[in-house]
Amino acid sequence: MAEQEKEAMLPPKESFSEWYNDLLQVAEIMDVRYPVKGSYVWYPFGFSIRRNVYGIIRELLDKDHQETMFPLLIPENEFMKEAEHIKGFEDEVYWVLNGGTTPLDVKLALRPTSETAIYPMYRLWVRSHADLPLKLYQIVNTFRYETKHTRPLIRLREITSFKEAHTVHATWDDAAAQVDEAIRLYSEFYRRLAVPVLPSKRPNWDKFPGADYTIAVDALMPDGKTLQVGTAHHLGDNFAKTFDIKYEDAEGEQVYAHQTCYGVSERSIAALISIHGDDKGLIMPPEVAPVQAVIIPILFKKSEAVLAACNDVKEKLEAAGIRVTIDDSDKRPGSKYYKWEMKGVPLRIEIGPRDLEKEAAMLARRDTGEKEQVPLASIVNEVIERFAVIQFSLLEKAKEELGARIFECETLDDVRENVAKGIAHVPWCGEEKCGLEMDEQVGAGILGIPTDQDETGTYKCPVCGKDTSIRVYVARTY
Ligand SMILES: Nc1ncnc2c1ncn2[C@@H]1O[C@H](COS(=O)(=O)NC(=O)[C@@H](N)CS)[C@@H](O)[C@H]1O
Ligand SMILES: [Zn+2]
Repeated sequence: MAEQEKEAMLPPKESFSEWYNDLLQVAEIMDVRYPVKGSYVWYPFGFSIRRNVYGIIRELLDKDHQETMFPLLIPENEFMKEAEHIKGFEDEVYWVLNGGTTPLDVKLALRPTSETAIYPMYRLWVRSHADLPLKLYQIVNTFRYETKHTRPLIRLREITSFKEAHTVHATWDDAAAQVDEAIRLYSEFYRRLAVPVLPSKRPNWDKFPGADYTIAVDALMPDGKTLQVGTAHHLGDNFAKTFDIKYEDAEGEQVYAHQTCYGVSERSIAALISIHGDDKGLIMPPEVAPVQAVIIPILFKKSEAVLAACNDVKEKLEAAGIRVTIDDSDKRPGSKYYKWEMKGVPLRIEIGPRDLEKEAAMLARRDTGEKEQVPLASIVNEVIERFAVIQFSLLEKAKEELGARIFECETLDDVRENVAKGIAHVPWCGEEKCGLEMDEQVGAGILGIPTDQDETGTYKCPVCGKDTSIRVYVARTY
């Protein structure tokens, strides 16, 4: 028996925090040992997940946005222009004060987000209504001196995968329509990751600094806390007035533009890892899996026939555009299964002498563990069909879990009891004092008003008792 491979045991998923931290290391997603707090290193395997995930967001955005890149460094005079924006970021922004041994005459901010880098250029680019709508995005690193507990992929000081879109429109309504389009696009992006999200309008005290309003999409993590995995902001003409972004309308008048911005980060990857994984490790949705299928040769005698069959299957799958590998290492089968299950490979293909006799292969699904023998002759279609089945069942399972952890609540006691498990859906009169009082009393905040809210019912605010037709999501959050 080969010496027992030292296999790092993963804690059970219900010890979610330890499971999550260990999994990032064991599955080689991120190395958290980098000597700057809140900065982490992508392992190549993790980086290939990022490449596949961001390939989807690019595919969706490129339909009617253009990708570009703005400088990282923002001069203090530009950064300090929009009062609310500064107030919201002044505790988080990193400053560069020297170039070599030379003190800089103008301090430079490391972009926490890029409004104040981009909008001075938009002022030069936007001249006429014919230039609108302008829809650009960039995928860059941004820097926020987060004082809350930093966590890889979830709360970073260097956000390595910050996709920020910044759009310019002729009217407030056009910008409002773009915010809705951004949320639709994010919902589709997360559907492709098999991650169900809840869109809701953030309460005023929680909107983006300098915005008229914010709509966010939240995912529910296994520990019952929600993670804000995307936000879209209506900026009104606030930034246009601050940065003098005007266009000449059809009547030759100079008009301030209206803007939006919307962003996602590597939290998208944190959500897909957390929601789909199990005690054995990652479960990757086939569309973003770095390795979609792993072929395990079961080698006894006649091994050259088995290896030849494995290579033939690999070539056929690769020809169909599938990301496939053969594990022909001299490890024993059990430790091969362990390794590739840990990496969340959606399908395992076992081929041994007995399979060859039947000109078949054994397919094992990572998500359900189900095994099925299929003819080698139709292996490509069998594999592709199973990818679609796995993708669908991962999303359905996640939707069920989410639905089962949204609780209809009428009183603060109901909310207090249920936010320990998930999301409370509870009446709110809309007054800030009641919202903040609720947060105080139940240890969980108002996420927002669901965008699909039908404000037809009559309920009682659990704090002040006033009649209201609004119900909001309340949850503990990351
Ligand atoms: N410290 C952080 N680490 C990881 N992701 C973060 C962090 N801070 C924010 N995010 C993610 O980035 C998204 C956009 O950030 S934001 O502040 O809400 N919005 C903006 O910065 C706007 N300029 C739109 S890009 C958030 O919805 C959240 O998913
Ligand atoms: Zn109230």
